[in-house]
Amino acid sequence: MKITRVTVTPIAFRDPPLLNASGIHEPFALRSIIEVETDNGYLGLGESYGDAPALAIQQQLQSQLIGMDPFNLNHLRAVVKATVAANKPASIAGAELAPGSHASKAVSNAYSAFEVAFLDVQARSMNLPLVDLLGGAVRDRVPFSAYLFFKYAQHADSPYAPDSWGEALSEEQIVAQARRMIEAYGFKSIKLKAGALDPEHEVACIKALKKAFPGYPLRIDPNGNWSLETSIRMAGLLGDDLQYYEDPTPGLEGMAELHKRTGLPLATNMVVTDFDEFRRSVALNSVQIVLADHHYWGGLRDTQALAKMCDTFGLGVSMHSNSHLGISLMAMTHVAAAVPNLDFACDTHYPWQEPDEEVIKGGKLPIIDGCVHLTREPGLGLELDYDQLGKLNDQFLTCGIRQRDDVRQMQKYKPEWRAVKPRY
Ligand SMILES: O=C([O-])[C@@H](O)[C@@H](O)[C@H](O)[C@@H](O)C(=O)[O-]
Ligand SMILES: [Mg+2]
Repeated sequence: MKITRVTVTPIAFRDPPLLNASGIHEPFALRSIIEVETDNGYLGLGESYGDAPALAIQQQLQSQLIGMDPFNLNHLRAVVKATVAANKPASIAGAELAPGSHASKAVSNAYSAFEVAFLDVQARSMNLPLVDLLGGAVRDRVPFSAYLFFKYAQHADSPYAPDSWGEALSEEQIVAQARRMIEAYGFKSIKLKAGALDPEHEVACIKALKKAFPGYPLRIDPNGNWSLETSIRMAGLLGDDLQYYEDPTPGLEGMAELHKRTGLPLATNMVVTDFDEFRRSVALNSVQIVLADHHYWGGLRDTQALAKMCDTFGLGVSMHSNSHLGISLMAMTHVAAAVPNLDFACDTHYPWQEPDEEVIKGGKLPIIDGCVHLTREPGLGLELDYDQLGKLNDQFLTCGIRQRDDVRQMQKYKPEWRAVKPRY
């Protein structure tokens, strides 16, 4: 089997005005959709970052993968490494919350983008679901968590009609957001994206969620926007309300000190983002749970390697998410189904994406009882809807955004806003 066509299509889809530690989401999120076709007619799919530097590498790789054997992943990795080395990708300002788009992750994120598509082709050629190439499913459905955000009712620049979720700034509005999300998707645990408003208010929202949803595991994620002192003070207020405390304070040392002082289980997708940071984190006992993400950990197989390392060192594993569509969700689902020690429901931004903006046939994937279900369809089990792909590619071409920048977007609401870390 030989690869005869590789196509990388950048897309943009509507994203609500969600608040975070850096600022606020722009009106459109960027992704890339990857197609890898073989001489015997198989088509594999992938989804990755659509920010300019990541996209430039992916587009450079398109022609270099022609003629390659989709089973030869070592060859793929070597070609990706050589291409990245020759291109020296620029760092992305303002993209700290999209860790996969850091220049230092260029090899692992470009490799991952194509590895998923190569594995999809491999599995389709054997008429097997992709998970079977990862050692087989240890579960037939993967649990995800309700992912709540503080948000404004509409974007500053109003490029389209406001989303249906409305404003969420108060305790009552956050509880209402959780209720709607849980009713629609059946989630069994709740994560609150924090680091955006006053920490005491964010903790009060956790208390309100605890009261409204007794027994639901709760997490708060300030994305490193709280100082060590603030994180310790908030830990005191939170008591044992949390399942885990996600990235409250910056740095491996800061997280280690926080764990020493509070004993709370700490999770991260910010201080452990590659195997070198993993090693240093183990030495310092910085975190107890690692949130994997195949997009920047180097694909599905390396995510399994990470999970194995977590098992070896007694750490918990779950998964991180940025704004994404169904191909990424299905890739996450296949790998999560093949990780025996997946200890917690994974994150997903998927409910925040609009129902008319999916690139796969059949529209948005269902989340039932909080889970994405695997099927026995070959590969990822997905087909592209080319009309939708064209529509979202047109949107990419006209939206004017080429690199995520939540700081710049917040300056449209608050001109004095600056990137400061930690802010509280
Ligand atoms: O999209 C956001 O605002 C999130 O803050 C995202 O960028 C983070 O990477 C992520 O969701 C997280 O768990 O830190
Ligand atoms: Mg996080």
